[in-house]
Amino acid sequence: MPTLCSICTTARALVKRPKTGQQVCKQCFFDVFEEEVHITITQGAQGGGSIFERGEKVAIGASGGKDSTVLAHVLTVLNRRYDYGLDLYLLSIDEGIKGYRDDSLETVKQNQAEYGLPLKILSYDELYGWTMDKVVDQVGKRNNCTFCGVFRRQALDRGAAGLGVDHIVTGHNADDIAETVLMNILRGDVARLQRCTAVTTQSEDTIKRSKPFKYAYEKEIVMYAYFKKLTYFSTECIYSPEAYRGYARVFLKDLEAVRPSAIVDIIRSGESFVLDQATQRSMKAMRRFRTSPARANLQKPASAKACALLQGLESGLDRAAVRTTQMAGGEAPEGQRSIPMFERKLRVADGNATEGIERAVQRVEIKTE
Ligand SMILES: Nc1ncnc2c1ncn2[C@@H]1O[C@H](COP(=O)(O)OP(=O)(O)OP(=O)(O)O)[C@@H](O)[C@H]1O
Repeated sequence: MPTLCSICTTARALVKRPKTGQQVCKQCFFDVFEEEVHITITQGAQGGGSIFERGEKVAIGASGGKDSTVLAHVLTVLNRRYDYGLDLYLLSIDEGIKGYRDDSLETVKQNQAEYGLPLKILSYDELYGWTMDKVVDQVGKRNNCTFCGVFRRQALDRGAAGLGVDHIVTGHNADDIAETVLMNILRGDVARLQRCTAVTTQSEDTIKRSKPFKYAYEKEIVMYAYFKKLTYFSTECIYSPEAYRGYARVFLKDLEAVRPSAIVDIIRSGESFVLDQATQRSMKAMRRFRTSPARANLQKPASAKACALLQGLESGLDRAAVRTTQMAGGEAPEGQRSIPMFERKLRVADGNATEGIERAVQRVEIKTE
């Protein structure tokens, strides 16, 4: 006697949901997965409303990977089914990584045709004059994610502005968010927990960003893509040595194996984390200090981080300098990772080369959301 779907109780159960352990049929799996994303969208704004406004232009950060491919598919379905009234676009950033991003962008082009969504591709090369291949040649593999992350943030904003878009959505899933919560706790960055678990975030100088897959498990996203036969690119970035996240990921996967609810439980913990009043007061004081006229030059908007890193690259940032900046990380104000010190290390060939870097790293705060 076949096991029946625990939702419709008529069709044969073919899938065990990784998130809940429920045995369900394929159709009910699709329905429940999409419905949960719909709930995140319609209740995810701060205060409880929808993250979208009717008529909004929304760019889907499309990397060609499973998460953003499933996101493009599900948003297209939900936009139609629930008449969100969104104008959807695909926005891809070409980081300039041969043998990786060029291949995944081919997948995005296929998605463009399949979903009938306009696609804009913007490259680091055209924006910054640097590809990640060149950056890695210069700074080595170890720190390259920092450059890539800062550049991508800014590139997505630029691309979105070029499209006249009000809102960017990304495929960050529940596993990504739980990992980030763990990493922030392990670093003592508790001030970040609420922000990193918010569905929607916006700072003064950036376009609104949302994560409709906040509660979608990675395993379910892969299952959804598999059963829907979606086209996606599944290779890991050839330069991604994000060791710290790697440990958090392995730990999370171990926890998930023992107790599947661990992922969502960790997210809930991050959401419920409330700073006590003394900490809030010191954060406020820090904010005032950070925006005082004397500090104004150091408090440039997010785009300045990309500029500062570029300045470093243009000045000939080498591996040794990068290592030094990494080791020099001091106390992080307001829960932010920062690089307040830089031990000067002049290059033999060019006595001025590191000055730009020195200024740059003093100014850069690397948000590790
Ligand atoms: N090159 C890019 N262009 C546009 N959006 C991107 C790009 N890289 C990442 N993103 C966005 O950021 C999200 C998280 O990126 P991350 O690098 O963690 O990849 P991922 O978890 O493997 O996701 P995906 O499976 O979509 O590649 C992606 O789902 C996507 O929405």
